[in-house]
Amino acid sequence: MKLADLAAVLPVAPGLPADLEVAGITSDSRAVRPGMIFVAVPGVKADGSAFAADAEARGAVAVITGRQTAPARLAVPVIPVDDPRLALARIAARFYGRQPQTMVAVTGTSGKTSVVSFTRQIWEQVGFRAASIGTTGVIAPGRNDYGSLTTPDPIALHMLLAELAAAGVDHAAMEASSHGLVQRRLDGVRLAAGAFTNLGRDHMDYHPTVEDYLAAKLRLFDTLLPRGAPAVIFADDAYSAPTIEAARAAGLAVHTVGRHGDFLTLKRVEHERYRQRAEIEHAGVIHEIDLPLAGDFQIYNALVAAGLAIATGTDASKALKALEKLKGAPGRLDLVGTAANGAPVYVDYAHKPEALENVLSSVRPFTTGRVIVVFGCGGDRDRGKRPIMGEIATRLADVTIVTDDNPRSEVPADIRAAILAAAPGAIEIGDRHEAIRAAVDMLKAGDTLIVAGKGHEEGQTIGAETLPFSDHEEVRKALRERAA
Ligand SMILES: CC(=O)N[C@H]1[C@@H](OP(=O)(O)OP(=O)(O)OC[C@H]2O[C@@H](n3ccc(=O)[nH]c3=O)[C@H](O)[C@@H]2O)O[C@H](CO)[C@@H](O)[C@@H]1O[C@H](C)C(=O)N[C@@H](C)C(=O)N[C@H](CCC(=O)O)C(=O)O
Ligand SMILES: Nc1ncnc2c1ncn2[C@@H]1O[C@H](COP(=O)(O)OP(=O)(O)OP(=O)(O)O)[C@@H](O)[C@H]1O
Ligand SMILES: N[C@H](CCC[C@H](N)C(=O)O)C(=O)O
Ligand SMILES: [Mg+2]
Repeated sequence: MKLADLAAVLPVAPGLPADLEVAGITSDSRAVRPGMIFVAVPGVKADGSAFAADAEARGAVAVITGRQTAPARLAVPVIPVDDPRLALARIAARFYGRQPQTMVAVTGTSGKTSVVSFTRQIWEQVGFRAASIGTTGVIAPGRNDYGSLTTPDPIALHMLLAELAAAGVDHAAMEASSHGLVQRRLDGVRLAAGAFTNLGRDHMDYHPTVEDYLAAKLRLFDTLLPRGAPAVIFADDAYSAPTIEAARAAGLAVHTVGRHGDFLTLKRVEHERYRQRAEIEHAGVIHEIDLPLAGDFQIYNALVAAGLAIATGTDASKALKALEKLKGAPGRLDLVGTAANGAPVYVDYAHKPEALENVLSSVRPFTTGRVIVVFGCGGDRDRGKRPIMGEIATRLADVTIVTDDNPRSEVPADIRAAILAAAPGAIEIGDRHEAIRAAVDMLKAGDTLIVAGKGHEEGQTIGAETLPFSDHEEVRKALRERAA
């Protein structure tokens, strides 16, 4: 592609060689190959412009950088822009070109992975070629890649979208994390609709205040979605009102769902242990739906997903009927097995306060014995959530076992101590394998065990090393050993 073709999305200064051939784009100087453009973006640890000379030495043909941070003399053209991350997203979209025709993005503290998975499943059931992109990876016809970031960086993202479009994928649902929104990772995506699930405490290591965190989430509505596009908003959250207000102010078509929703209204719900029956009203018609998933919150996620499908053109009856065949996203209140006495063991990705609160409250009505929880908090992440989660666990569970969850560079015992400080009576077992085994061993008839925090993850990061570790595997092993 020629620089001129990319220039359409950039305020390129006159005098630049428009017919310059561009072989690729990167924001990491270490990945520059001859012929590529290097985009210097500001980071947490460094500013990319510090690596412009390195990029040039490796064969970059042009450098895009912030106006304030433009590097001193380079032989190759330097293109100063106001917002290098925005420029990166726009030129990546331009460079890779194609995207699935109907793209939707989901934001919120909890439920994003579940909603994008459900939306994909609804679309599949009505006959579209659909994909979901997020924390658990990319799922599309013939494709199931394990994920790393919740919202991929623009280059990886647009490469992926072009591949999906080339493979005939016409519908895709993606997660919009607050990091992704702040870092402009989605700014080149042609979005047909957006959705909001809820807002709780998360990433307080990255966002200075809750207002800042909310503002990041709201970028989806006030900046990214085109005027008139549908915004599907869960109506029963404490932050539904400001989200609705922001979406209205941006001229979006607001579609609310939930008990207070007017697009999809939850009239009644009856919970059973592994399923729930719901009455949902849409356009004056009541639909009775049998949702084959546990957890109060899953009906909310299902409503948001159905709302997205309907708002982007799927027939309402078909979309709601499709909810009856949904499978939960891996590691989200995932029933891994039961002890011989019938006590169920769930793996769940609750690693933030509201999620832990929800998951523990969800199983309580079906637990005649004790609710037992095993969890920890990640290292190098928000420290403030540790005592909050300790308090929630001991308030809502009968037995709390505090263990390790990706201590990363921190001292694991210090993380546990911060949780235990607010968790009187909790048991401390650092080794996660031992903790899961101890919990499985104590299961009596009527008990429920929740192993929280890692969900689908396949590793335990200790220091700089990630060792293979799966809560699913550990639970299965412990159940087998107990039965033997
Ligand atoms: C905290 C965070 O979001 N970091 C992102 C950020 O990296 P950074 O600020 O640390 O970058 P930096 O090290 O300061 O470097 C600045 C720039 O210089 C470049 N560089 C650096 C060194 C060098 O020799 N040459 C060079 O060019 C870097 O590639 C980078 O572009 O900018 C990078 C490039 O855009 C991102 O890839 C990176 O995401 C990292 C990988 C990450 O782990 N992010 C997590 C926290 C994240 O985004 N999580 C969310 C939410 C998860 C959830 O809620 O579930 C997600 O969407 O996954
Ligand atoms: N609508 C919801 N309301 C509250 N809690 C939820 C909701 N949906 C899911 N959860 C809880 O949050 C956990 C994570 O769910 P999910 O992966 O769908 O959310 P997410 O927003 O993608 O989270 P992350 O940002 O961590 O990837 C679940 O395992 C469950 O404990
Ligand atoms: N995307 C989140 C996931 C956290 C999951 C939990 N297992 C942990 O390691 O803290 C993060 O990296 O902060
Ligand atoms: Mg997710």
